[in-house]
Amino acid sequence: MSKSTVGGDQVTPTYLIRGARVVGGGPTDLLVAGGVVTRVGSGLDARGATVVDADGLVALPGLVDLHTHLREPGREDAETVESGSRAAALGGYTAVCAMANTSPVADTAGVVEQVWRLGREAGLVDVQPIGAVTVGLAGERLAELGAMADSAARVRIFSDDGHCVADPRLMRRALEYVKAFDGVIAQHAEEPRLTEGAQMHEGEVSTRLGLTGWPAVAEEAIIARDVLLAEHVGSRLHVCHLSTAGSVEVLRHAKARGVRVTAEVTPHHLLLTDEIVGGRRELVGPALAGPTSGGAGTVGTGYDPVFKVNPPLRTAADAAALREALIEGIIDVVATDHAPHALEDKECEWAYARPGMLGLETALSVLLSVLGERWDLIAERMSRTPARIAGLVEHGRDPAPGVPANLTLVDPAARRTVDPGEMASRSRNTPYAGMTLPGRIVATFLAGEPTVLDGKAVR
Ligand SMILES: NC(=O)N[C@@H](CC(=O)O)C(=O)O
Ligand SMILES: [Zn+2]
Ligand SMILES: [Zn+2]
Repeated sequence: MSKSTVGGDQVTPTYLIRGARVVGGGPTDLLVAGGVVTRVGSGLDARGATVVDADGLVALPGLVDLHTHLREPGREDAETVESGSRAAALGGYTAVCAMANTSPVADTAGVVEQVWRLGREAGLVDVQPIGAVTVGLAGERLAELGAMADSAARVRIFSDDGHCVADPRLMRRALEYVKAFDGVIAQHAEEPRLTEGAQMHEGEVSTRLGLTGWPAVAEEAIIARDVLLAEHVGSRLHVCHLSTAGSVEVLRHAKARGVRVTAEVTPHHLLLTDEIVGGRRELVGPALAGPTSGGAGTVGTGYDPVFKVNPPLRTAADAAALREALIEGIIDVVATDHAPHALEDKECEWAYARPGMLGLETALSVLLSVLGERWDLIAERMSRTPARIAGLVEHGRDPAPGVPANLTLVDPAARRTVDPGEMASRSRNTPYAGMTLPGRIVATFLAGEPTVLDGKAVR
């Protein structure tokens, strides 16, 4: 990150965060200088420091997203590294892992280095590129995994996300290959033969609406296969956007066997269900404070493509199982799968709309509405564990002297009504438009400097 300069000299700004509640403790002051937390304690001397009043706020380690689509290069009309980074900072994130399904695909050292450099230039979050597993995401030949790992971007996570690495032999070779540098394969688990023409979750609602179903077994079959492959070759597997109760059971079994597998769930799969596709804006999370526009339980017109996503929104029973698994630790992390899409790709007939929804600017609020104020759990699932999986050693650490100052300050008492027009993302496809959600990100610090203050992006 660039530092402000005075008279040509590098000056490191000093901040005193006053009265923040740290996870597992009471209100305290945090002194930040030289990019790190230098002191933690009450009544710290503010001399020379810019004071940030954090009375009533909770200080979390900066959030880390293992699954973000930034769309650059190729679809800069939908999102850029910079706009997505700003959305991330506003959502309390200090690091995001950028998925490889760009155009060109991030399947070479050149492209991952480009994304990494753009992230550094934007300077709003640490952007860690994910490399593709196969050339062009075509599922035929392994991409140059070693060259991406050795590049300036130091890629450790590889994924064909958007597509499943369906060929078991390729999947096995990819898992074997990344062992050399402790890499991990992040699988988009979708057996393609079982989801041809699929439009939404296969179940009662799809039958009622007459839409082709995406069965839970298409996800579960791939996860079952992949945990066995990972066990066989002793490699690390990460499962993207887990969405069914059956997947939780497969994962539980694999973890009991000691397989090196981790899994993520998205905020939308925790909160929303397939009923919303039919127009029932029914929220499955604990009752939200305040009415939701559209009103929980009311019936709208349905078929709103903003709710089209891959994997699809599932049943209330699936969402409940996902929430329990997240609390229990069978699911390791929350990842947004922030998937911006341009208006023309979303405001069209359901069948033609692209799947995917925004997530970065609402994730923490959705988690607060799902879990309540369980700050240690939130820090674990949204910061510490994702940082560990991605190998981002400067992130996911609770504030203590000497720790890099990657922090976010949350106002738990605030309520916000989500307005797509106010988002920093270049796209507008949030599924929470008009809903009132708890919590607000007041400030985010990246390497000791604010990227967000008073709830507004600093740059
Ligand atoms: N989640 C989605 O529905 N879409 C993602 C791809 C993906 O995560 O599979 C996208 O890139 O738009
Ligand atoms: Zn995916
Ligand atoms: Zn994705």
